[in-house]
Amino acid sequence: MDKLYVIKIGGNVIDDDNKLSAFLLQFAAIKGKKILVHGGGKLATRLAAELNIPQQMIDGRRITDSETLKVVTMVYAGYINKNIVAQLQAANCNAVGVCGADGNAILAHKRTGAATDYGFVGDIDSVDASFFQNILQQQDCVVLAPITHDGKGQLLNTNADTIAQETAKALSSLYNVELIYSFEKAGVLLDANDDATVIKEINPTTYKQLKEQQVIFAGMLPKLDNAFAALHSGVKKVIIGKAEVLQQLITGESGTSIIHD
Ligand SMILES: Nc1ncnc2c1ncn2[C@@H]1O[C@H](COP(=O)(O)OP(=O)(O)O)[C@@H](O)[C@H]1O
Ligand SMILES: CC(=O)N[C@@H](CCC(=O)OP(=O)(O)O)C(=O)O
Repeated sequence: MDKLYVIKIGGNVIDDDNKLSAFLLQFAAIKGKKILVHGGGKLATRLAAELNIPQQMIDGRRITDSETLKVVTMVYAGYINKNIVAQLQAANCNAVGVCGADGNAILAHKRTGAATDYGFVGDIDSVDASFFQNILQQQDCVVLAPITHDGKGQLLNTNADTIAQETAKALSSLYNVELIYSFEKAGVLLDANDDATVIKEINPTTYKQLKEQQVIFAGMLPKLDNAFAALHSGVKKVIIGKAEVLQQLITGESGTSIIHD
């Protein structure tokens, strides 16, 4: 089986033009097949504020009313996706930008039954692995925005870490998949504010302990839940680390490895 990198880029990196450009140059240089998953929550929040559309996040998920859905679709599947594609083209990486509605790539359903009404937030039902395989046979890479659809004409907003996990999982029947969560910190840290405290490896047992000690909190909790879900469903390698040193995450010199017990 060929190797496939599924790489998620964090919101704080996307929001910094210089960091994004530096990251994309490293990403473009990776040999072989690759999928870049992005969000862009920070820009969506800023634009919504300028448009006087109040925003609310609960457990890291954006409450997505119909006006917010328009904003996130324009920001993620529009500007951010196409800006990344254009920069990759400039770096000689022939990328194709899509969201989950394109080619029926990712089917989801509107989240129901939760105590909170999340609005137009999509929980994923299926990822069409052959859609991605077909593109990757022709092009170097796919850039994937976190907008899905329900097959009945409704767009839905889905967390980008979850999109990366589900896409990595679906493609692991066709490729040896390595999933990398890259963001602004050096990995999962013992002190969330100190890049010198990277935890080299986390397994389900140490994860539970670190959670209890509140060493891991906020956005890192769903990221690690996604990381373990991927590892337990066929993804070969899962790494969390700093976007600025993407090359070192690939070689294993940097970042946190997510491993089995
Ligand atoms: N132990 C930890 N190590 C690193 N980051 C942590 C830790 N615990 C909590 N965090 C927080 O998790 C955040 C990353 O989650 P999130 O903001 O959702 O990621 P992304 O940038 O990919 O969207 C970090 O910015 C940090 O504030
Ligand atoms: C449902 C939901 O919360 N969707 C996310 C999608 C973007 C995302 O995940 O972006 P980051 O990776 O930058 O956080 C949101 O709108 O914020």
